[in-house]
Amino acid sequence: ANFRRVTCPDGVNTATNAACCAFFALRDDLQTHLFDNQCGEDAHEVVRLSFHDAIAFSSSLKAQGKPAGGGADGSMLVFPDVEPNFSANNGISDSVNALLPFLAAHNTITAGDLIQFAGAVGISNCPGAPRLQFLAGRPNATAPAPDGLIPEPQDTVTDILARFEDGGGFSSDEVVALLASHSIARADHVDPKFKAAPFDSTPFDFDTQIFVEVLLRGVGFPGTGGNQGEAESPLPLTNGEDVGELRLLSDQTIARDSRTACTWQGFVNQQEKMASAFQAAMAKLAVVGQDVSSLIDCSEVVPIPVPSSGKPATFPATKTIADIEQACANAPFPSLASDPGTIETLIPHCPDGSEDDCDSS
Ligand code: HEM
Ligand SMILES: [Ca+2]
Ligand SMILES: [Mn+2]
Repeated sequence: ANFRRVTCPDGVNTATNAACCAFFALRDDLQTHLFDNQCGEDAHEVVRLSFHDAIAFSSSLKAQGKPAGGGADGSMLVFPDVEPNFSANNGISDSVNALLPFLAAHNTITAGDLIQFAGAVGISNCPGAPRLQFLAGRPNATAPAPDGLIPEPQDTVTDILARFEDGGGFSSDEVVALLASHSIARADHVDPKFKAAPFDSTPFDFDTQIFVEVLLRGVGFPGTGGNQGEAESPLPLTNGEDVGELRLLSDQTIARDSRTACTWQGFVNQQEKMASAFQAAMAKLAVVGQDVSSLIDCSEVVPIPVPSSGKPATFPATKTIADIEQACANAPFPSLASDPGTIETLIPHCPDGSEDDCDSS
């Protein structure tokens, strides 16, 4: 092994491989000019983009010699007028348009590398997130992916698990681990009347609240019912920009299905277990469709994530174990405290806890 580090052309950074050098400037540019060093809207949307670019690959279509998508190949950025217009990608053009100037400014970096690297940098701003692996060297996409490869919240659990298996050989446990991403997520398009409807009460923390709150009995919608792919949530209270919790139908069904319920419950209040399972599944997702043997490990350029607050998982104010819809047949729901208060708490719209007009969609 060669342990010598190369000095990068920037004269400041050193790297294990010269191929990693270009990512230092990209990292700093993204942190300063896109993410603002925060786990805010732009970080969330780029993490979603890293999923939608990567999962758009089908081993079964490939075996039939049909267009199969290239996985984590940057096709979203190379063909920005194709995949982003598929209905399952509704809203993804925000992150595509946010990243295109970085692709132009850092033109030695490929589109596929940019998307996966930006996801890893963005999520590092979320307290409690793991440091994601980043491998560099994805060739540029040569064709857009076909439509129909992105899972949708109205899909059955059987169809969702099959799509992940066909997309990247993901197990049902890995699918549940990947859904930890919904701990830092808000929907802009599920209820057309709301922007940034959060999936858990802590959308700026990568914590296990999503695994608690999706198991609480739904009591209402932040807006009105009847939206495709939405289920009733336990915390629908909305006040202006502070939109109530929105539950995806797929999160609800996966949390309760016998194939996935115990893995789901097993992440409740298990921050380290959840973060390391997510880290491992994301390493797999980031190279779907790619030849891993030709990629170079540049994980050292990914920032060390902001540490978790250390706050244990809780039942939100007004909720207790009595509100849990127990679905795992072989283990009791963990014992958690309830947050104090006799009224339902609003979920803040901005990472700093304010209701001010931070970038919201
Ligand atoms: C069962 C599979 C999944 C389904 C059906 C699903 C569906 C959705 C939907 C409908 C939204 C809301 C989009 C909007 O209206 O703005 C969303 C948001 C999001 N998803 Fe997923 N998702 C799945 C898996 C994943 C995975 C595997 C990841 C990443 C590893 C991910 C990351 C995100 C993020 C970060 C957001 C929030 C984006 C934002 O705040 O703007 N999702 N997802
Ligand atoms: Ca959260
Ligand atoms: Mn959004």
